[in-house]
Parts: sequence; C-alpha cells; structure tokens
Amino acid sequence: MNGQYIDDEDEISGYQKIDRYNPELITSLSEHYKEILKQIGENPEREGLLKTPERVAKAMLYLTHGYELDAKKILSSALFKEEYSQMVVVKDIEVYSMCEHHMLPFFGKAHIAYIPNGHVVGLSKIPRVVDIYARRLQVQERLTNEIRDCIQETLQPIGVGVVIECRHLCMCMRGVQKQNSVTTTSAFTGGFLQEKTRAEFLNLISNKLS
Ligand SMILES: Nc1nc2c(ncn2[C@@H]2O[C@H](COP(=O)(O)OP(=O)(O)OP(=O)(O)O)[C@@H](O)[C@H]2O)c(=O)[nH]1
Ligand SMILES: [Zn+2]
Repeated sequence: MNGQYIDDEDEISGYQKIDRYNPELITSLSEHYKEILKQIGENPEREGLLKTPERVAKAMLYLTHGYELDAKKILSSALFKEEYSQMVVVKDIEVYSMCEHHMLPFFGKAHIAYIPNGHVVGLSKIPRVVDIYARRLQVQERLTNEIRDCIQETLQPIGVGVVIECRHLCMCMRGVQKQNSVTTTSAFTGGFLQEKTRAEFLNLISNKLS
C-alpha cells in the first residue's frame, strides 16, 4: 500500500475509509498523463517532468475524491436532538472545485444556513458536505443544489439556504479572460423561500458577499 491509500480517517472523510489511491489506478492514469505531456509538446523524459505524470495522477484523484464519499451518510452520523429553532449559519466555507467543462478550478466560499426541526447537526459536517460535492467535476449551480438537497433530505429542517460565490479560472486564465468576475449562486427550501427569512440569512452573510 506504500502509504498511497487515503486511510487516515481525519484526512478526508472522518469516517469513511476510501481506496482511491490504489497503485494500479495511479499507474494507469500516469501513463495517460505522460502521453498528454508528449502531445502538448513536452519531453516527459526530462528531469523536471519525470515524476510529473504520477504527481498529476495523484492530484487528480485527490481533487475528485468526493465521488467516493457519501454526504448523506456523513451528515446523518451527527444529528443531535435539540430544541433550538433559530437559524444556524455556517459561513465562509472555502470551496475548491473543478468545472466539468474545462477541468479548471473554480474556488470561493459557501455560506450555509438551516432552521432546525428538532435536530441540529454537528457543525463540522456542513463543510464536509460542501467538500464532498465540490471535490468532483461540477458546475456551480449543481453544486449549490446538491448541498441544499443533501441537507434538506437528511436533516429535514424547516428550511435550508445555500449561497456560493466563486471565481472560475476558465473565465480568468483563458476564454473570456475576466479576472475579477465572481459568480454567485443560491438555493433555498422551506422557510427560506419566504422573503423575511431569506433576507435575514443574506443579511448575516452580506459582509462577506463581494
Ligand atoms: N453555468 C455554468 N457555466 C460554467 C461553469 N463553469 C464553466 N462554465 C461555462 O461553461 C461554458 C462552456 O461553453 P462552451 O462554449 O462549450 O466552451 P468554450 O468554447 O470553452 O467557452 P468559453 O469559455 O466562452 O471560451 C462556458 O461559458 C464557461 O464559462 C459553471 O459552474 N456553471
Ligand atoms: Zn470551465
């Protein structure tokens, strides 16, 4: 195993042991990346690039490890009966994902709120859910909806609010080349569909919106 398996529970999931870095997969991916290096005009045999295919293979497996993890399972592992009925907001959660169109990064912040309905969730599980869906090939809109749906279906709260704001490198370093544009997406359920509740949430996170 050579330490190549992600088997440190804290490192990725906190719970689920995943077999993502298996040597056969790394070898196979590395061969493809070696070929890609040749085709873009590089020499994969030069010293600086000798280990690059393997490094890229491992990086890509890490950047997409969300496919291996079950967000609902992680969220439901830490539900606590509690009569707190006000809005809970976890804001400024770092997001790192890759757009499914160009496989280039998009990154920024997620702000998540819910109103409990008899149960609260362990706070760390909310950023874990964000990561599980972000560490895949994504579009920002689907990422937003998947986080909302996971929390709504698992926790069954009175409502869920999700706002994500990201910069897309496919719009900065290529293509339209807009360096400062930020994309904001949002998704709501239940109580957050009401203007007053949504306004309270947006107000609580507003100092962080660009
Ligand atoms: N809606 C949405 N679009 C995205 C996201 N990430 C990247 N895109 C867009 O996906 C689109 C793909 O459009 P295409 O015309 O097929 O690709 P392209 O020729 O590379 O487009 P340009 O980026 O405009 O050069 C682009 O407009 C990207 O900006 C995302 O998270 N959500
Ligand atoms: Zn893109």
